[in-house]
Amino acid sequence: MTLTSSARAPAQIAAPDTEAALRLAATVFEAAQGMMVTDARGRIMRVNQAFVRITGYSPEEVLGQTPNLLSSGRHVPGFYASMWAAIVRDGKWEGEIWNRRKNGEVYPEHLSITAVYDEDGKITNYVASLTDITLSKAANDEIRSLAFYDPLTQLPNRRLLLDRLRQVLSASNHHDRYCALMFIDLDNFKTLNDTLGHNVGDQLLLQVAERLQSSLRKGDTVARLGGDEFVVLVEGLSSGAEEAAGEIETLGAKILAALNRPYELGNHNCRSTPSIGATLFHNGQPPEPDELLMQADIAMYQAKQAGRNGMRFFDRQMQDRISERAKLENDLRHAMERHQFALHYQVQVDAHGKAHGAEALLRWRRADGSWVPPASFIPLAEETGLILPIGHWVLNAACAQIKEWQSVPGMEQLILAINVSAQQFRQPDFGDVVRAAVERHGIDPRLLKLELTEGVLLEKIEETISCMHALRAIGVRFALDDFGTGYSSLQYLKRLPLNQLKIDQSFVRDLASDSSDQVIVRTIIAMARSLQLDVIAEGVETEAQRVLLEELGCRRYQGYLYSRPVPEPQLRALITE
Ligand SMILES: Nc1nc2c(ncn2[C@@H]2O[C@H](COP(=O)(O)O[C@H]3[C@@H](O)[C@H](n4cnc5c(=O)[nH]c(N)nc54)O[C@@H]3COP(=O)(O)O)[C@@H](O)[C@H]2O)c(=O)[nH]1
Repeated sequence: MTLTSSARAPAQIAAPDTEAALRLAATVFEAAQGMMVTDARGRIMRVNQAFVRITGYSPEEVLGQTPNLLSSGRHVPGFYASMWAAIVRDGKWEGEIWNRRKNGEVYPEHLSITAVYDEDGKITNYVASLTDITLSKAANDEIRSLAFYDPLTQLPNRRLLLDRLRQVLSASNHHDRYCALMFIDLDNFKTLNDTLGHNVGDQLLLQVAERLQSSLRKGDTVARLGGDEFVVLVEGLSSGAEEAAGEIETLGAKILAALNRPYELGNHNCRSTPSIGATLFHNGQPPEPDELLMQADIAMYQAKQAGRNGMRFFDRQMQDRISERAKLENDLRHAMERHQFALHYQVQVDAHGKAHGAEALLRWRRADGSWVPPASFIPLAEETGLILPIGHWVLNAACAQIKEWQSVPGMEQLILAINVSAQQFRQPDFGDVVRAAVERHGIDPRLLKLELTEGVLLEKIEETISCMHALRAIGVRFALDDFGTGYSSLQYLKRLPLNQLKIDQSFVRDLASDSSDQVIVRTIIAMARSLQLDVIAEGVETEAQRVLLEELGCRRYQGYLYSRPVPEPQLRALITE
């Protein structure tokens, strides 16, 4: 702003020495900004048209007055004192200020005040230039609102929440007090949204936001991360972990009760429940905001797993388990292409101790050489769907092995059993996949036995039976694994084209000492007989168990008594030597 830029030199407006300079000053004075010149005592001497436009006052109304008549009353008491202190000290001040127009409207303006000095360095005037920033401020506010607030609920969004969390974490006061982050997710929100429409969904979110706000104290923050996810930041809890946890339990119960109340959403009366995860932390302490959010999220997930409509606290062991699982899953995804899977074989023998078959058991050797037990990765493979490609690999590797044994004397008739997970079996093309594998490897299907668990029978029983029949028709055998631990109904068992029942090892383990296990095993064997099925006992570790099993009528055995699962060369040596 040219008129006010050179504060210490006597300004041209105060002492123009030529007519041209006067014209120039007058032109510049009628600039787009409002201009106001006062004397050294602050009395207004001159204003321009822009000033009149902005403030609504005519020159006659303000000349001789002080700029106080523009005061909005919005600023704290020390504001004007420090502004004048800066002018006296530096000869100028610049900043944003709230002023009041003649019509009473308070508006924001950018103000620049410069002192004008005479040759002796005495202040003769003050020149102020003012710009109405109502519009740019509104635009700024709009941008700020979009950047930091959720447009639907007007609650702070993730960015603002993380910002506040960062402030809390770096705060040096109240070190001893706990804070908490609560992650709140609405159960079944998606269903409500999909069935009643997004408008109804939005109304629910608005009411949830209101109920959350009214459940909290004034200083607490409630934010919406998006969708049906809300986060509450609570500060100033007790300094003891247990007391703080108790306070959050109470708050959690209050939130649960508030959000469980019925909702009136237009014409609909609805119910909605939340799952809440909470994590406690001290301010002035790591971890990072993102990590805290993740902890609360993990705890919320646990609340969902535990049946929803409840609250769970985060604990570190849980996080370690989750991180370990994530690593395992990642490694498992690459295990096949890295050729880390292998089949080990456990022999199955008849009453004379002669090998009549083997079970192929999957083994995973990680890059560091460690073996991962199937009990650790098969459930994960099932959860992630990886069991499908893995199961496919097992089927093909087993068929290839059967083919290879056709040229090994003593092993040609060996029946090889593989485990088939329920998910794998339920694939609509499972029958075709097995048939294709058998054909590709050119093996006798009667040498392949598929071990199914009772879980396969829980769903789509008609499809299961027809798929089994189709495979039985070409000679493939079936065994029902872990028999006795599931819920097989005798009615279904009668309809399944099974070859064999496999007595679960849990009944074999204590057979000698547990009379109820003896009753169970006797019953399974009787049932198998009545269904004309073969029976094999797994987990046979001692001769005493074998003898008892024989007395109870079982003629086929598998277990450490004969061999542990071993790589193929060892099985070959066991059978052929
Ligand atoms: N879907 C698939 N599941 C598979 C596959 N390979 C294995 N599995 C399943 O993983 C579970 C654990 O298997 P594993 O650690 O290999 O344990 C087997 C035997 O080693 C063990 N066993 C055998 N004899 C004894 C014994 O005398 N004592 C004793 N304590 N354990 C013994 O039992 C497991 C055999 O289980 P089963 O299949 O029920 O016959 C297990 O559930 C496997 O099914 C795969 O390729 N696909």
